[in-house]
Parts: sequence; structure tokens; C-alpha cells
Amino acid sequence: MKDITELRKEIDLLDKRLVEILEKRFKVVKAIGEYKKINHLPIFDKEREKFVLESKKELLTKEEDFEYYKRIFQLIMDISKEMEKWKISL
Ligand SMILES: O=C(O)C(=O)C[C@]1(C(=O)O)C=C[C@@H](O)C=C1
Repeated sequence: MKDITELRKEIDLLDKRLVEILEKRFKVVKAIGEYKKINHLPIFDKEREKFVLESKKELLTKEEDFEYYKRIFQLIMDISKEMEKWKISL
């Protein structure tokens, strides 16, 4: 079994990739915020959020983890909406 220092190094590397991916996602989200501002579209899109959540199911290797992923992606979308609101208010 790997020791905890080794395991934490793995986590740190994965977190680094997560931060990079989240930065890219939030950049796109801000562009969507601008698009919605110009086109007078609402920030919240219920159907799109449903699709974003449900589409993760087939990407998972372990379907039993789906509920955890749903929570993570719902939180990401909630933060994305805050970012869009901030962008629209500028
Ligand atoms: O796709 C959009 O319309 C977005 O604004 C992006 C996003 C998301 O973070 O994926 C955020 C808010 C919406 O309710 C739906 C999806």
C-alpha cells in the first residue's frame, strides 16, 4: 500500500489539473454571461442544467458515484451563475 505522503502527492497533481480545467470552464461561463447580457437571456436555464447533470452518467466508470457527481456539478453551475450575474452587472 502507498503511504499517505505519496497518496497526497497524487491528489495535489490531480487538483492542479482540476484548477486548470475549472479556470477554463469559468472563462467560458463568463463569455456566456456576456452573450446573455447582450441578447437579454436569463442566466438560469433549467433544461440545460438538467442536461449537464444527466450527461455525466454515461461518462462515469462507476455509476454508483453518480449522485456525488451531480452534487459537484450542481455546485459548479451555482457558482457559474454567480459569475454570470457579476459579469452582467458590469
Ligand atoms: O449554458 C448556459 O446557458 C450557462 O449559462 C452555463 C451553465 C453552466 O454552468 O453549465 C450555467 C447556468 C445555466 O443555468 C446553465 C448552464
